[in-house]
Amino acid sequence: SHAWGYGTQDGPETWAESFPVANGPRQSPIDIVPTQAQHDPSLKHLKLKYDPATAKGILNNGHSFQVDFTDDDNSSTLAGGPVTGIYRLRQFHFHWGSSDDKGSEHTVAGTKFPCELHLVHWNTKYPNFGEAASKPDGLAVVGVFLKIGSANPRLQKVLDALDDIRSKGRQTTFSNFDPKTLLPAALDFWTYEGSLTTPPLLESVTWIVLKDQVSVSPAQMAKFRSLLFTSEGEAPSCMVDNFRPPQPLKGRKVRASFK
Ligand SMILES: NS(=O)(=O)c1ccc(C(=O)NCc2cc(F)ccc2F)cc1
Ligand SMILES: [Zn+2]
Repeated sequence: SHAWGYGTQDGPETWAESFPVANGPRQSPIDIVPTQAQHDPSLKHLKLKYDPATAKGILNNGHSFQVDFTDDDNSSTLAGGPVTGIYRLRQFHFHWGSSDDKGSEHTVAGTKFPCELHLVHWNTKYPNFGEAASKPDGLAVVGVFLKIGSANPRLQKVLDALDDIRSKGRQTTFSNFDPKTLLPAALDFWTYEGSLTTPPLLESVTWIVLKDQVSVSPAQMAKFRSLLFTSEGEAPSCMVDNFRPPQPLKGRKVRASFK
């Protein structure tokens, strides 16, 4: 079975055994080097339209936790930026560290952030997420860095729900939430062609990584770290360090939407 994780026996260094695309030409995450990113004036501004009513539930999937959205119509979408057409929001989730000096997947000139938010969208030219996930232009993920600072009130509703989904497989309803509230004021971004950062590591993601960060407090980070990778009844293992390290650029260009 494709049991993968973030430990020594099943972590990122082992994934290529079951998922050879792990050594492919457009793997994610990457280290973003701002001085080497090319400003592309043809990039449009990001158009994010999220309807809070599409928020459905929150789930501990054993690798992270995700907030799922109903994606059977164009109520919550991404357009503009580097993409053509309309992409539907499916879920958002996070990656974080066991301490504040690591946790993000993308890095900026080698700098790691304690946490990174991913908002996952799929191209509506395909019939559903699963189909889109196997196409080179199938997915668009917006990445947002969180940095240690004052408590972020916009995170609180999400963090308060974590008590109900402590173990792998636990889920609960999560309604009336606008993920736009989690984003920084400015939507300046870097963009490049990449992949899912977890198995199956499919090379179908247009990455849109925001330049500006949002804050998270140490106490709020402790809430993330209170989750478990393990199911109820198993020996508990704290859900921390659920990030893949940066992968080789292999000649890819990173473009910037800003000067
Ligand atoms: N960290 S990330 O933003 O890059 C990321 C986003 C989504 C997924 C995902 O949906 N996995 C399950 C999954 C993948 C498929 F390719 C098809 C179905 C499916 F459920 C994995 C990683
Ligand atoms: Zn992710």
